Amino acid sequence: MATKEEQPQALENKEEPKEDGELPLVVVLRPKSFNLPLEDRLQSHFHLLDPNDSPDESIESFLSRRAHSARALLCVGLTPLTADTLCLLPSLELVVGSSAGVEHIDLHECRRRGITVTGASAAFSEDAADYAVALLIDVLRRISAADRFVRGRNTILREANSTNLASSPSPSFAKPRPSRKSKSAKENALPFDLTSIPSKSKPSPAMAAKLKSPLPPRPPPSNSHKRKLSFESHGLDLGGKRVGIVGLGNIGSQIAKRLVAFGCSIAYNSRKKKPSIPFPYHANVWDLAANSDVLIVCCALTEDTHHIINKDVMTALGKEGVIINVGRGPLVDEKELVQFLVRGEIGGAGLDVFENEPDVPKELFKLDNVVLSPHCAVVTLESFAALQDLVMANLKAFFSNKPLVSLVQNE
Ligand SMILES: O=CC(=O)O
Repeated sequence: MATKEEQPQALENKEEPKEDGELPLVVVLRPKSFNLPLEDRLQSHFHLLDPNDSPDESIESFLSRRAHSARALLCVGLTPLTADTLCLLPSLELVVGSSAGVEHIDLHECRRRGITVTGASAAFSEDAADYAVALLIDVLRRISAADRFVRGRNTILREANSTNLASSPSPSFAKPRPSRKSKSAKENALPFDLTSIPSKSKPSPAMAAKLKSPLPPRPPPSNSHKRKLSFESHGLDLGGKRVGIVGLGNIGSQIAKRLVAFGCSIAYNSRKKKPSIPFPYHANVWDLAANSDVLIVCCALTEDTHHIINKDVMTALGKEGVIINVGRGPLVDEKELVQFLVRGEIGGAGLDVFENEPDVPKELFKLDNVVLSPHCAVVTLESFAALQDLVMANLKAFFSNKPLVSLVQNE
């Protein structure tokens, strides 16, 4: 997700790394289950203080005992960094975040204590933008629904073949089967004459005649069977769509760049109008929605942006409108969104994030105009390599008085 814009900024009066081999202290806060992929790189430049290395001690006791003089902290993933934890770190000057969103870091307390924060949206923005566009195309063109259809149809056909349901209507891709109607009575006759089977109880002449007659036509397939074998792919194209981007930070700007190339027109909403940006600016999201076919949500989650996409915004977006969320779940009023989708009052949604992850409202599972994804818009090998470089670059810059690489604006 886009954070408040990140720009390099010089930090004054920081000390050089120690000449005597004593490495600068860096506190690491990470979930227990999360191994640090760049641990070796970090360890060759910094002395890491990781409470997980003292599993029998509480984090509070570890930090008070060991981290009093630490000036930098690496906050891994979405580990909460609270005012209480910051209290235990009186020398802290820098928090290096490893995620694009920084709502888990108490920014207000950092500001109050004069602690600088860096984020990772610079490392993730291109992949997150690709994913937002992919979700949008998927919703418009129903790619996931088409995939489900093909898999489902193949299952039906396999079952049909194995139970010899040869009279099912042949879907266009399947090898045409000879129609039973076109066969002559002779061809359809049983392959042997039951009347010739020696039997103690020979069938009656009437029964024998019945057994020799052509097979009765099969009943027509039920509607549900038919529905599973035909795909209503009335997709919408992307070119020419009016896309409103909510949050034009690193990720939003990359989304705009991609969608311009697809022939979309772009407008945006953010806290402030950006003088260097040529796209129309809407100071409130309702206006943006009323003038858009698609809303892409990728702003930072703050008190101000919680449920920024509410009932009124969805109504303004309208029946054909599409919402894509690659930011954070609580940016969208999810209960309302579900109602709008179920009642067909909005055109579709592509959601990588949810209000109560990993829970997803079950009403969405049956909607083909909704694409669901498990919060993985930024997850690529390339973006994780870029993240490692960014973390190292910020820490090295800090300890050698150089400008930070991805500063979070914290006003
Ligand atoms: O959601 C992912 C991130 O904030 O990095």
